[in-house]
Amino acid sequence: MDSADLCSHNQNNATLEEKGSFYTDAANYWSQIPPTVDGMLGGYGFISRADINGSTQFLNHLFKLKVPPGNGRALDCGAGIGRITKDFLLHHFDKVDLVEQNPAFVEQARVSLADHERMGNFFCSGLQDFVPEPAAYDVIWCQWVLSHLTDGDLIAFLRCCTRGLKANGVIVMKENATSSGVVEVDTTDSSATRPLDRLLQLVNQAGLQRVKQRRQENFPQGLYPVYMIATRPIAAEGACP
Ligand SMILES: C[S@@+](CC[C@H](N)C(=O)[O-])C[C@H]1O[C@@H](n2cnc3c(N)ncnc32)[C@H](O)[C@@H]1O
Repeated sequence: MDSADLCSHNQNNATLEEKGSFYTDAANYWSQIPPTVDGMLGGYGFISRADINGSTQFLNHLFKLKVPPGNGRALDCGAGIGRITKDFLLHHFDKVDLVEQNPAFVEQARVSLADHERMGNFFCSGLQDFVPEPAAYDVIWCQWVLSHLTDGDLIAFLRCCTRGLKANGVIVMKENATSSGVVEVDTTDSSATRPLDRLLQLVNQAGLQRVKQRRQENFPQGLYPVYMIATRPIAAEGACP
């Protein structure tokens, strides 16, 4: 499904032009944003602590699963300046890689994470073009970025992530969800926020199943509800180009 299909769910019946413009518009938007925590969080930098606390609680639940993921290596997807890597993932994993499409954010992440021995690779790539190293990761963490992928590219990316998991690994999505029941398009940053059931449908189409879900607490009113969803492959197979 391409971005035009994805956007046909839009409340306002607006359509994005073509898939190419969906990604270049987002890249252009993010290229104007300062490489700061406030920039990453749309002016809501003050929620970062509550966000990290919620993620920490969620990860601790995952480590208590009957079959928990390991704590060897994690991948931070759509990492921005490395806020999550620095304040969260590096506290729990032996090695962390990150992937981010904006070169200026990757550069800022390199600078701010320069002293961290456990920091691994800094990949500069759109997730729609990125293929994680096979069987490499215990946890693949995707936060506030999947609304920038078309449905088709999201499914393909999740399939590639499945191949990137070690045994017992999990893919975690921490994303906004609409309350309206429909996809809501933001033409300013070229994103499309999905309702939770739509995201879960796509997860399922990617061959994944939900193993744990929590709603983020202690965020200010007026923001989209935010859900943390941990998923695992239903079966070992998954086509990845
Ligand atoms: C809202 S910020 C979140 C950054 C980080 N996940 C955090 O929570 O601090 C969204 C990030 O996604 C990146 N992004 C947007 N489209 C992307 C794409 N197609 N592939 C990879 N990253 C993308 C942006 O450059 C930006 O750094």
